[in-house]
Amino acid sequence: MTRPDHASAPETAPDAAPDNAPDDRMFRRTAAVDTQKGLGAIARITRMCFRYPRRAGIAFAATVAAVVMQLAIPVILGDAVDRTQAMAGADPDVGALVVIALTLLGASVLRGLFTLAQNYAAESVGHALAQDLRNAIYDKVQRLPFSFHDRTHSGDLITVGMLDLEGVRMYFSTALVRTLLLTLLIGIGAWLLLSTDVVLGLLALSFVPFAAWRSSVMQLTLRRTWLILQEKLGVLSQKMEENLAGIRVVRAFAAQDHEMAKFDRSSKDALELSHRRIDVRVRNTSAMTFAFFAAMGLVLLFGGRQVASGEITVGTLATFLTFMTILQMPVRQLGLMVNAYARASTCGARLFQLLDMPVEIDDAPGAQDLKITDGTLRLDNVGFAYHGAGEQRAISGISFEATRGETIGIIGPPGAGKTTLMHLIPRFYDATEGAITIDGQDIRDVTLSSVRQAVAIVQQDSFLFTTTIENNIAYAAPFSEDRRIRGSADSAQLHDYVLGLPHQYRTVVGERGVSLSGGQRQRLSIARTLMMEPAVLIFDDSTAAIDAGTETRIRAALKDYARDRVTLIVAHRLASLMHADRILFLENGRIVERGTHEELLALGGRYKALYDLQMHPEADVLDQTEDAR
Ligand SMILES: Nc1ncnc2c1ncn2[C@@H]1O[C@H](COP(=O)(O)OP(=O)(O)OP(=O)(O)O)[C@@H](O)[C@H]1O
Repeated sequence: MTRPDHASAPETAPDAAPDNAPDDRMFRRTAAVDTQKGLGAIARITRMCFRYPRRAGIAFAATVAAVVMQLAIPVILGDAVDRTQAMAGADPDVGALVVIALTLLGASVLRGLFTLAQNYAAESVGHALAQDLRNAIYDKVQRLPFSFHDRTHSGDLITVGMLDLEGVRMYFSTALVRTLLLTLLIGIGAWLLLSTDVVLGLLALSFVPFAAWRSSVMQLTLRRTWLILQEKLGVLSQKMEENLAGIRVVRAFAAQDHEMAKFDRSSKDALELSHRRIDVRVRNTSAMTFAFFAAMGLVLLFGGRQVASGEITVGTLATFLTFMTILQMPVRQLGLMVNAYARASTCGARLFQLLDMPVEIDDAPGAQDLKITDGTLRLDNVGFAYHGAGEQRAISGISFEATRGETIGIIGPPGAGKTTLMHLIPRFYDATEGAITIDGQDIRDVTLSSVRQAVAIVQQDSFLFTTTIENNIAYAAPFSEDRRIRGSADSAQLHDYVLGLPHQYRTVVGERGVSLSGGQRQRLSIARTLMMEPAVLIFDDSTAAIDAGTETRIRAALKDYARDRVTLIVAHRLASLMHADRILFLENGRIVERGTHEELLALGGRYKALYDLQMHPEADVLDQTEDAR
């Protein structure tokens, strides 16, 4: 048999589909935001900034004061030059020189202090805004339904909460305050210069439009390429993450060279883009510097002639040159301001898209807590279709009732809809047809938190937090006594194992802690759920990695616990649910057989066929071989 040559078949490489597939991600960074949404976002962020009126007011007032001081400097300097010139050939007026020097010093100290106050107040507004938004995002993500998380990359959500938040945080200081600063500086400065000498004023300001244009183009280009670079780096880190997670598969299939080639391609793309960005920055910065010195040369040329002809004084020329020097840096940074608006509009639009998303699964208006009386669970003609699945239902027409103390087994082929059905009971998703009631109360009419307390689920995927075993078990009841935690672990057949660990219940597990086997994780997951006192307890294929002997011991330990509640067991292994009071056989989202183990065997249908296959697999295979002959 020939081994596939990974490197020579890029079109069939596993990454070909994702690279070529249309990107329908909800929070894509390079996706264009429509103008109306962008402007709406800007208006909304601006309004939010004024939730902190005192700090915003200080920032604006300090900006005005700093500009006044900054503009005073060239005027004072020009005056100083003229006075000094007037002293040429005579005794120096030391007192006047000291006054000039102190005035200059005072103006620059005040400018510094006002700038400090402006920066402090503006940053403080940004950080307060960011904190409010960060909490709002976290709260929203906690409340958004499972269907939202099915459609959204968690990496994208983290990006919204980090990068987009940063774009909005910077808005007040980099966009709003800078707009005021530049408007005053250029506006008042231009008026001062033009009112002194129109031609010289125009020459001094001639570099402003060019520098402002290049600076804006440069910043917007840098921003666009930065977004593309982020996407490319995202692909790169995704490839690296996938490779690290699947390192055993890569090695087992000797696919290192193929993976290296893929990584190298993405890495080269990112490098080329970085070079382009350097190019854009260097070219534009040089062009702006050139424009500034060209304008200065012109001012010196014409101004020098005017000084020689006595039209203006040397001090006036000095005022013009100093003003140009002061203006240079803010004008070159004008692009940053334009960029800040662009960034806030896209980042804000994405952020508000998340914050404004409807929380489909929430408390109905005036909802009361669920009241448990008999602990009866009832499903009435329940159906459900996943978001985007159109008419295709994952489950339909499901009806059954279970009373306190009863155990219901649910079995069926992969993809039959077992997990989907289980996820409807704690309202991870809302049924699209029919109703689910607990003690006669529709679970959509009572508070969500009371439903989640009444329905506990041990999920297929036993996620552990990076903390101690004790904290993982007590997740639902953090202030529980040690005795209760150990009792749950004991029922889940985990206690003896934990006692053998170096720090026993204080041993840290999870990604950065002790690695647990699949079965141990599942047992920890069961122990965690047993800390709750639910009316309905669901095991969703949560003993698949546990050996039959241990599972039997868990079941025996849970006998008393199960007496006070409805227990639903989803499993592929018949031995896990043969003992149930009733068994439902699901196929294509419908219940096709139901009854006790004995009744279903007697029926001679799908359950019986599965039983035969699991109990006597060799006989079945031999039968099939015989049939084939
Ligand atoms: N989050 C989801 N979004 C869209 N479709 C889904 C989602 N989860 C499951 N499905 C689809 O719904 C159907 C039922 O899946 P479900 O996981 O409920 O089956 P199952 O019987 O639990 O399977 P298994 O025994 O393999 O766990 C399948 O066709 C599956 O592809």
